[in-house]
Amino acid sequence: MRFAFHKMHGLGNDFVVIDARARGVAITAARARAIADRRTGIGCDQLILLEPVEDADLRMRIFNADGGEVEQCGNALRCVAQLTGARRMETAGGPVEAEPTGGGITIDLGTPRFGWDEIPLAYPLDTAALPVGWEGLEHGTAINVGNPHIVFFVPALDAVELERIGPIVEQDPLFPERVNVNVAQVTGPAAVKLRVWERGAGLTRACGTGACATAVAAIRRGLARSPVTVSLPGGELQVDWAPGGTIRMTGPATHVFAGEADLEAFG
Ligand SMILES: N[C@@H](CCC[C@H](N)C(=O)O)C(=O)O
Repeated sequence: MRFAFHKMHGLGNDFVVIDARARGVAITAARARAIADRRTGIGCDQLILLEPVEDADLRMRIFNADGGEVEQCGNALRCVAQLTGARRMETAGGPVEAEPTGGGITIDLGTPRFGWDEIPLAYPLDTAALPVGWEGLEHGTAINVGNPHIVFFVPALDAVELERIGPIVEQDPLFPERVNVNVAQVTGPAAVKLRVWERGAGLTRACGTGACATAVAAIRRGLARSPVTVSLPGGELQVDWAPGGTIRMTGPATHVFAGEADLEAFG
């Protein structure tokens, strides 16, 4: 069976988007991994599968490059909203609203959930901040914005060996479902620099949900005021949030090319 796809990216966080609303495309973990492979597949950080749903314009399913299906992806939401014109999307992480704005596409991710109860843990922790650390990454903030994140604020972001420490935190037995690891430096009253080791994808040029979790953590801890400009290796995102409210993230969405491929080529 042949399937059509779109290659898109949000600040270099890249996606293969398959619109399966009219005709189903069977994606397994093994197939997602094969399609995402940058040498033998099409290549992407996440495979995005669009399916029909009753109460929204579409359902967006997200597969990390390692094949794991996860709940939320901020950059892909902007790409899909731009590609399809969808304004209300359903994900495993909850419903999302989207609208085109001056800065690209704005998505509303709903309200963040704070604390270690909101992240799948191997054993319960009842403290506000994580009582353990990993090689200088300490006092992490746990935030769920549809998917699970840990945010560490550090004085010098470039000094952190995220490629080495990221997988250690992501795969710590404390996190049975693993976790996205955000390391951030506050660079101004409303500015944060961020690098993300993504669960199931590794270092990416940008992570939309990571930017949201980090901005919210910074605002909540009084380290920055809203709207926060989050600078990632791939560019900037704006995140707007006030305590008790929903998170609004604005940034670009880029269509690179469209193509077709044989599903059987991927297992
Ligand atoms: N790139 C994404 C997040 C993708 C999912 C994440 N790796 C997870 O496992 O939760 C974004 O832009 O938010």
